[in-house]
Amino acid sequence: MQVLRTCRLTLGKRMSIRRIHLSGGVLTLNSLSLPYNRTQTTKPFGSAQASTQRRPRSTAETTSQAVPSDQLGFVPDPAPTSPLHDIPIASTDENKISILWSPQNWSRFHHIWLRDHCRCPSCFHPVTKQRLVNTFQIPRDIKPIHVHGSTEGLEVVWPAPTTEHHSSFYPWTWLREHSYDPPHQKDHQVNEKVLWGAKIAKSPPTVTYEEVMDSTDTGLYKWLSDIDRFGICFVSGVPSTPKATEGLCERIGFIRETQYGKFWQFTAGLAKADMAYTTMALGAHTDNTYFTDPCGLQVFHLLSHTDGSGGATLLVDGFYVASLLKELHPDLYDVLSNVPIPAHAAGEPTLIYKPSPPSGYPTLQHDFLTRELTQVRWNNDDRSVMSHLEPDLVERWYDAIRTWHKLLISPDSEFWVQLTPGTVLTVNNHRVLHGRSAFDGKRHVCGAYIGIDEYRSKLTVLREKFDPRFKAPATHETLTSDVNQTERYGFTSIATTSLKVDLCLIMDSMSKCVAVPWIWAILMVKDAELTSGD
Ligand SMILES: C[N+](C)(C)CCCC[C@H](N)C(=O)O
Ligand SMILES: O=C(O)CCC(=O)C(=O)O
Repeated sequence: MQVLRTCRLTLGKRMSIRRIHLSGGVLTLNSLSLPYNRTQTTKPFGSAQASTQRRPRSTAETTSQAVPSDQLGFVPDPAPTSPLHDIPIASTDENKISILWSPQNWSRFHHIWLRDHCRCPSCFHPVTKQRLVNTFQIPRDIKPIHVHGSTEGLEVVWPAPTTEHHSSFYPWTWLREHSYDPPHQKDHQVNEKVLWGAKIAKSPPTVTYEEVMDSTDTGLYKWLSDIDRFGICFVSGVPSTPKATEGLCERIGFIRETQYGKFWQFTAGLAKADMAYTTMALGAHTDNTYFTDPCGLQVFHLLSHTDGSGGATLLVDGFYVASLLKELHPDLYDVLSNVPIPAHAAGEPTLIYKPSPPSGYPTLQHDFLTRELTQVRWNNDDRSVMSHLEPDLVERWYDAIRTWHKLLISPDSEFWVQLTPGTVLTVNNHRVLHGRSAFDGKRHVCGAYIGIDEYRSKLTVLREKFDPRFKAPATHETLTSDVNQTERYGFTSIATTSLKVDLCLIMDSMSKCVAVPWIWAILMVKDAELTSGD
């Protein structure tokens, strides 16, 4: 059995370890005598009181000679007043590596998960960012032969039966970001959503065309961040031409072509068989409910409106209204979150659009894991026949949509704005519903759809460029090239004020421990007494 343990114990003065018990290559620390200022130390990390987090079971706890938990474990720095600034402690057991971020903060990663997620250039293509490692050739019970924490991250060396050992390197930031046990708690909300009602009319989010078109991309980032935060954003000062509007759209990404064309212009007259191409009022809705993947952003630019009036634009924050429904009628919120709604676009004789699956999607869609609301899908005009409803659910479903509709048309929810030439409106079609009042005269609007993925991709790239909190993790190369190899493999300095014990033991079965030249174990502990394994 190969066990390797790297851990850092910060021991106070005059502290000594009476016995280090190596059994079958398993290192357990027990009977720690702590004459050092016990009151200052928090309970030994192993004890239940010390940690609210599920503590990883060390090998000792999983082996037959389990050691009483109050004697086992890592004694954290005396009453740490702030998160550990030191290198996190890594320890490995049968099938996981545990990382101690701070006395109450662990992450655990399965060996097979870590090997599969190696980001070295031979496992993860440095240009295409695609996996090269053959996931299915990784032994299910793979175990590391070396685990070492450096200032930048965790180094793991894996056995490779046919070639020399394989070294993987995981930046601490990467491990923290991708912790799944426990799931990573983002210490910064990505761009808090600001839910709004009619009052947003006082100061709707707006950027200028000049800002957005500036090659530094700072204005583009502001525009996309505002869309992410509010679900809408206006761009002022845009030349009132289709060409300028199309150029603006393409600052985000490629335009999504649909049955309405690529960059579209529309007026009344049914050029396309859809009510948008009429003078009729349109209630608050999201577009493309008949698509499996409704467009992400919708861009509108009123180029002109002559010989007539009306045609005001309606905007409603679907996330805001959903929060009201959830608060006031949680049962009806659940109905809208679970009942799929079929939809169609079938005006054109040669087209019949329906989503896949044909039963459609619920009005309110959520992240499968976090249960966070992620999309509102609502267009009662484009809704198909509800032929899949459970009979005893029919009336509750109508109760749900009637209540939803009532909240949508509440004056508190509706933001009405008269678009004018030169001001472009961008709407997140997965969150904000739009509509318009009836109009007469000649009304000429242009715009485009942009896919949600194109929008989110551009936002992510800009966020990593401009927001240090979202800096792309250093790649394997930058870290391996920058990091002093000896520091990676050497020991961190030993503080003079307290005895720091850096235990980095590469253990094979005891019989072979000394046989393998590169296996070494350095204990810098006063009065340490090693007893051979059983
Ligand atoms: C935007 N543009 C005018 C091109 C098309 C409008 C189509 C609207 C359609 N009823 C839907 O809800 O998706
Ligand atoms: O004409 C408008 O202002 C909006 C039309 C509309 O709702 C749409 O195109 O989806």
